[in-house]
Amino acid sequence: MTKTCLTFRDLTLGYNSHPAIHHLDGTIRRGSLTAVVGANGSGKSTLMKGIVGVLKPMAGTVVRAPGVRAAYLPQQSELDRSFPARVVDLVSLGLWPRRGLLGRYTREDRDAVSQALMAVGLGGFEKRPIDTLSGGQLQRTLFARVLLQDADLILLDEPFNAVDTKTVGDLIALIKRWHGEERTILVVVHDLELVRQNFPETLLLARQPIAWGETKETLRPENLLRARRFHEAWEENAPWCEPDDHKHGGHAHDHGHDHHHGSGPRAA
Ligand SMILES: Nc1ncnc2c1ncn2[C@@H]1O[C@H](COP(=O)(O)OP(=O)(O)OP(=O)(O)O)[C@@H](O)[C@H]1O
Repeated sequence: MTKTCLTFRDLTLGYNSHPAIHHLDGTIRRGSLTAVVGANGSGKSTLMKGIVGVLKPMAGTVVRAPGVRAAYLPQQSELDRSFPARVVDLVSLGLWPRRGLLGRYTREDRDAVSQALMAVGLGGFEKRPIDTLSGGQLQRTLFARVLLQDADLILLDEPFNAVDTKTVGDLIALIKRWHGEERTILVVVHDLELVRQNFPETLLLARQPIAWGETKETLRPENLLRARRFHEAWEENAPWCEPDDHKHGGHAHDHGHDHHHGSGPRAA
């Protein structure tokens, strides 16, 4: 079995012909636990969407190893909470890869949902309408759905936003459990202290990879400073820069090596 879960090759992702993240080269190892960090608008959510396939690359590729099944938890702000659903309905969606959307749920499935809810500290919440949940309870519910999906690759976009310390601790414990099961996990995180304490590897983005590898190395002050400079220098409506970039030659990314090249932002 290949040791690589994901491969990025000169990946550019964006919207309406404007790149939001560009020139990502590198690999994500199977069984790795990686934090994705960067300023607001640095391309973290865009990368998650590109990996899961809801956003098609403008250029380059993102390749999943054969047979890798992904579970994706978008930012809470992207969820429509007004949808009239109960906790059990939301969590059961995690079973659809196995049951199909219209499949009937068995007694076993219902037990699995209850167990997943217990595992996230929401035992007995099955019938609660989702619009009555607190932010932390909703996040726990979504983690229960991920649990049921039993995916090889887990993508979590800002799962710790607006949740209290106890919930953060519980969710981190679940992530560590998944890591122990050798699933591959990428998590968008804003709290760098949380990253330092819990994530072995980090990808630092500022519309392009600034540093990527062991967390301690990646989060060195000089990398954080460079990320800030790159981010501030980015021209929001920059055109797609591939032709210009190719004039400047390759941009292979090696894990653990700082990497950048300044064809997108106005200054570096
Ligand atoms: N649907 C969209 N249409 C057009 N532009 C978008 C869209 N989604 C994101 N963008 C732009 O792409 C850039 C990267 O956004 P993205 O959401 O990936 O950043 P982020 O790092 O996840 O930010 P945050 O920390 O604020 O969530 C931003 O300039 C954003 O305005």
